[in-house]
Amino acid sequence: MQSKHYPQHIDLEPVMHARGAVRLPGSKSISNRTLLLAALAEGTTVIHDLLASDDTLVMLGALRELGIGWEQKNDHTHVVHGSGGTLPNAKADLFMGNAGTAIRPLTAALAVIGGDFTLHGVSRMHERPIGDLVDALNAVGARIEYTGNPGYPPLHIRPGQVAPERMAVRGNVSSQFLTALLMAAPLMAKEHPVTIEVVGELISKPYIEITLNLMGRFGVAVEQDGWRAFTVRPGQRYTSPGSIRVEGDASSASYFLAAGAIAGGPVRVEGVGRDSIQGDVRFADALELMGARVTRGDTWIEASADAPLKAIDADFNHIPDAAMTIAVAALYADGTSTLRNIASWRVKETDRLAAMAAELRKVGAIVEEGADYLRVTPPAELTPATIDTYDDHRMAMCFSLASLDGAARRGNAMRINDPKCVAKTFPDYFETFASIAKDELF
Ligand SMILES: O=C(O)C1=C[C@@H](OP(=O)(O)O)[C@@H](O)[C@H](O)C1
Ligand SMILES: C=C(OP(=O)(O)O)C(=O)O
Repeated sequence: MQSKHYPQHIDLEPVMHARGAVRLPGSKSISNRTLLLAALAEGTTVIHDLLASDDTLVMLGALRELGIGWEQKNDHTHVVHGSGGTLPNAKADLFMGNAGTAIRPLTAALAVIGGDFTLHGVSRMHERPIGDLVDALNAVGARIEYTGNPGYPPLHIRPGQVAPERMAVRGNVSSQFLTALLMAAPLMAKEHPVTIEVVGELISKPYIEITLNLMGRFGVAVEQDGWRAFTVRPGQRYTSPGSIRVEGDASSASYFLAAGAIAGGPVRVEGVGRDSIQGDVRFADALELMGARVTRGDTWIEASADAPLKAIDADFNHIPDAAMTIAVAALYADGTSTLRNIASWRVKETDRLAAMAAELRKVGAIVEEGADYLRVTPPAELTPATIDTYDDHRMAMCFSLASLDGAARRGNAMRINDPKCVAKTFPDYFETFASIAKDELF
């Protein structure tokens, strides 16, 4: 989907130092939620600093197919004309790429609004589970069918009758299923309240907080009974807040903060700060546990270090995306690190547990890959290697950090294959990384 030109591989020369400041691209999670809420709202919403990447192009393209009007005013401003909870087009064929934040919320909204819709994506999207969401919706009157393998996209949605008082969804495979139902809940709660119950464990909880925060900004309050049940009272409609600014992406911030912690710093990210609504800002807490120095302002975070990082043993269920960055930062720690409770890695852009283990071994780490954990023991010196990226933007971005071992490998580049996958969330990643990777000490 990306139009920028990318080479087949990028050779990252080993560097001694990381230093500088980076303005972050917009948050993927906030961008795609904001686009859908703006489309469902009454009124026009001006969105500042929307992420420009494959995942947001997928959502924008789908809204266009559904007849929602939007324009891009300039590089930083989009305007979405909300349709007040209806859809101009009752029939559409929607390409979802590999954007979980598009297909899951759209599936719920379209099943509730009703119409004749097909949703499909790239081949990996057709291996990413959606069965728990489809089951939850079909149990209350939606008509969603699998046109490929049961439990996975592609999907065909037909008009149904969805007005439940209670519904139940499992939360142990992806939190995006609950997010999807929450965002669709005001469309269901026309006459009576709707309560969504979570069955079993709920993973990735901070993403639910992003959902609730944004629903609130669009005028819908959700009553929360811990993490077990969520109720939306009737008579609430999404209304445009007028304008909204998208924070910088806290998951994208993790690569630069880790660079500052690994290779001296300071590296500052601009666009997220201490009051961010994104759970991934807590990545900086993990870096602090590893011994990095972190400072936080209202709209920025900075990381540096004057000693080698310490190994970490922690539960990373709350920050599954940024935890990948910890796995690579562990290459620079003083002992064995253990990342726990990350089973969801297996059903994302690739099987990230297997991919991460394979590529960390290439640079010389000893890696134990558990069903839901990863244990990483770094080598004394990294081996220059050709890193495969599995069409996973985060594999490409994380492994750029393996070029920061300049002292040990002077002259030997780290090769990153197929760098175009970064277009999913950060098309200019490698140019931005180059701006903080310095080949000198001071
Ligand atoms: O809701 C969201 O914006 C997201 C939720 C997380 O997925 P899971 O809930 O599947 O872990 C995360 O990995 C993904 O990148 C974005
Ligand atoms: C898991 C991810 O994406 P998605 O929103 O497609 O689930 C990710 O960006 O790491």
